Amino acid sequence: MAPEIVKSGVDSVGFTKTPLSQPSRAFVTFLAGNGDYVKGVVGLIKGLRKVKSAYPLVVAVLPDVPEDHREILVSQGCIVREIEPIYPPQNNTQFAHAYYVINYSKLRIWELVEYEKLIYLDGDIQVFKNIDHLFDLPNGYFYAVMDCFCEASWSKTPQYKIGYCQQCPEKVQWPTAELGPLPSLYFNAGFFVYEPSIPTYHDILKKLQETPPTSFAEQDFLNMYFKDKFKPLPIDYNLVLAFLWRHPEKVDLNKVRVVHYCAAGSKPWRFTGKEENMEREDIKMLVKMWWDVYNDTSLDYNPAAEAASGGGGGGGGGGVMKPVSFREALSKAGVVNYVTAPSAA
Ligand SMILES: O=c1ccn([C@@H]2O[C@H](COP(=O)(O)OP(=O)(O)O)[C@@H](O)[C@H]2O)c(=O)[nH]1
Ligand SMILES: OC[C@H]1O[C@H](O[C@@H]2[C@@H](O)[C@H](O)[C@@H](O)[C@H](O)[C@@H]2O)[C@H](O)[C@@H](O)[C@H]1O
Ligand SMILES: [Mn+2]
Repeated sequence: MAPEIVKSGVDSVGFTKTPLSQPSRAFVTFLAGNGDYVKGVVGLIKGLRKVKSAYPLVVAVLPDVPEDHREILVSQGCIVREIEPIYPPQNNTQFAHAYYVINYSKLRIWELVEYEKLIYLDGDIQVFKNIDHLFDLPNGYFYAVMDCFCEASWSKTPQYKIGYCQQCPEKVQWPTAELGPLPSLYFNAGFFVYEPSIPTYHDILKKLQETPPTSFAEQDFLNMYFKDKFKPLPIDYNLVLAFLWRHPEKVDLNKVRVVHYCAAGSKPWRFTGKEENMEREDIKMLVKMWWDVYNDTSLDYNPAAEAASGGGGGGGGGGVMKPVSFREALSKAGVVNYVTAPSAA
């Protein structure tokens, strides 16, 4: 059965400034190493500011992130929090990319309980339309966007070997006799809406040590862990770039809110245009859009301006805003067929 996806046609969520205190909410990303991903995070905070998000950006940094990179992030209004690395149990797994082993450290974000609700975004993501309304989705679920299995990075997986992708399940019949039951819906772990919790955090750490690592590292683990709570969001909330050539019929770039630069060669800050598909006009346009935000000095953090405007605007915001709730916003937008996706059993 095709997954019922949480419908959203909201172009912008009405805001009314009220003196009421708001549940503490924030965006959070993850930064490791002394390389160039820090540029991704600077682009992200400036993008959130450009779409006038009302919530700050927390950056969970590993100890190997140098002081000068941390200072850049603070100067851009980020909240920098150091986390300790997390390593999976020892075994000779071949990850799809060797560096994926550091991505398990992302799991520390379940410890950020000073916030009631968080949206996690990879550092190679850009937000081009406001997504604050996602914070109003019903609690108790794990919201993310379904991934695609068609890229070569999946070549070690059974689904890739038989040409199966959950985005087009009718294309190849899943061979239950040979491979067992159809796999549960699978999300991309570069973007998700979640609620931090210490009991969940401790249970994640415990279960992680009992789970043999697999190709997609913490993404595979999170899919296993949240299998029964995962509710799919439209791909507008996390456009994995490979969809442009793997599932173009599912992409309407006018509606896309969040772009995930995860295709090989697509990281804007190191873009050469030489890798496969990087010569595409839509890719070059999306990379230019990322650079336009990154280079826009009017989007640099300006504490005085933020204080004068009552906060908001991402990164150091935290202004007192009462967003219209997601359901209200949907009905305001005339989206009547709002259905909650069935839990991905
Ligand atoms: O050297 C690195 C590699 C990864 N990351 C962080 O880990 C996330 C996941 O890695 P990546 O986005 O490269 O994976 P992909 O989505 O491309 O598979 C990145 O977005 C960054 O937030 C990082 O900070 N430094
Ligand atoms: O550590 C595993 C990573 O797995 C995911 O990336 C994949 C996935 O998107 C595949 O579908 C693509 O084919 C591939 O290129 C891309 O790297 C997450 O984006 C990332 O945050 C992280 O969890
Ligand atoms: Mn990514």
